Amino acid sequence: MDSWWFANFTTAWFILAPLIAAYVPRRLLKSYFNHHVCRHAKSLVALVDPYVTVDIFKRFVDDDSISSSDAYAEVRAYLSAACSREARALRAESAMEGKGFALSLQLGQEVADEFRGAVLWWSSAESRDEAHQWQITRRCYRLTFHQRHRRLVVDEYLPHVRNKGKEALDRDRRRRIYTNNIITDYTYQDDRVWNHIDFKHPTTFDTLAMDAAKKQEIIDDLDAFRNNKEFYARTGWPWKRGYLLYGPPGTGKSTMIAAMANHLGYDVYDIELTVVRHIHDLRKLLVETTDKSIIVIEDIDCSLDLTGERRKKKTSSLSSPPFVNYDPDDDGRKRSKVTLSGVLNFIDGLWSACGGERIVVFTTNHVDKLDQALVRRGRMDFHIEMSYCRFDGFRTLAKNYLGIDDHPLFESIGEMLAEVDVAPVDVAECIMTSTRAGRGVDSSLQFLIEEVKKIKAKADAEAKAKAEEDESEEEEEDEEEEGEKDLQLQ
Ligand SMILES: Nc1ncnc2c1ncn2[C@@H]1O[C@H](COP(=O)(O)OP(=O)(O)OP(=O)(O)O)[C@@H](O)[C@H]1O
Ligand SMILES: [Mg+2]
Repeated sequence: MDSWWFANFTTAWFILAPLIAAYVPRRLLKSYFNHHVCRHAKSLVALVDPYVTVDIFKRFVDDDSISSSDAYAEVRAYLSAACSREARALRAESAMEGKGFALSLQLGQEVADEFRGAVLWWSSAESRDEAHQWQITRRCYRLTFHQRHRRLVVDEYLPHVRNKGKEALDRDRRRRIYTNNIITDYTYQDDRVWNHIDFKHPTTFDTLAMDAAKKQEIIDDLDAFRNNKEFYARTGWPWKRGYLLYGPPGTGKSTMIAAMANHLGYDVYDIELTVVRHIHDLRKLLVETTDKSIIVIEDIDCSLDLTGERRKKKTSSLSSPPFVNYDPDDDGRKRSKVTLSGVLNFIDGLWSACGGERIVVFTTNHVDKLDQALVRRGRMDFHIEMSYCRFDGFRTLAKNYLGIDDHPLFESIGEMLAEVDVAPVDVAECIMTSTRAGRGVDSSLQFLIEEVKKIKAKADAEAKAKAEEDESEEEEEDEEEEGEKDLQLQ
């Protein structure tokens, strides 16, 4: 009986198998195979090797760059402490001033970490990056863990690593000032769009000469911005704030930016608009900025109108020395196509919401020339007038340069400065000139009084000349009008 069944079954199978092969679509067979057979094979492999790996690749371009999404840098910062305890071959890079070295793993080295009772291993490796367009081999940090910790790692451990890494980066980072590179048609996807040097500007709000109440208002505003992360998250506003600094030359606009950066501990991105040729280049620049940064466009009125005089003059006291100034017309290349609407998008469009904690600062000497659309509240939230040196400002400068808080001559200098428009840079120059010449405090202040008198005399003479000119113009106009009337009467 058994053999009868066996014979029938084998015969049926021989008849059915070619029919199945012929009529059941290959795709269906393949998916059946993948689904059932491979799954069981994978379970078998998992029994033999139950460990899972995750590779976190290094950014392609710039070893040091810390972009807002640089997971590699965050992992490196996170592992720095563990490295110093365990690994045997380390790499040391200079950390923040006075903080020794930041340690990282040499290639092939491994350290263990523990999280909620689970042990995980980090190693420095090289691997093929399948996601990259050329699938190149890149350095990465490889995390290895038992598959039973998969959920713990994905849901809790990796976010924990990134948060701790971010905190460590913020704590240890050297602050930088960036200026934009020229982006040309030959700039490749991974070329750096920013150049940087360490930011070591000595100015603080204590050394900034301006009206004391106004200064305090600005400090409070900055603090409120920094401490109100929840407010911005709750209301859905991008966590950014715009400041417009305006005033005559030498009144401390660039100096104010340095004081802001030092107060908040932010990086500075100084955008030279005259070398930005297209609006998409501006977007690229913004995408490459980090959180906790001040994005600066100086002399905005002249930057948009590329024929402005100050384009030639532009040597920002914050960033000029290390970078070559590029004049788009020098070599006959195309002019910038950056428009007002482009800059407006840049400030408050989609792109400005691509990160958090950014301050945008525009400076100008001619606030009246600016388009109202550019400076309306919401774009430029806080308008700050940097004006001529009055008594408060003078006292700060006297403290900075002469180390004095009070002096019998202060009163008369205060009265003079209330009447004469002298830029802080001129007051600072006067005091520095006399201290360099070895004069004492008394004679330095006396020298300043003489200089202010000269400035006043010059200003008076100019005002008088202008009044006379206006008067004679009026007289000419009157005479012309009378002449025309006479002609009409004849
Ligand atoms: N308010 C100020 N407090 C302290 N120092 C100042 C102040 N204003 C000017 N100075 C001094 O004068 C120098 C030039 O000032 P700064 O470059 O900040 O002026 P600015 O307003 O940016 O001028 P510009 O409109 O020409 O760019 C500074 O390096 C600083 O030493
Ligand atoms: Mg300036």
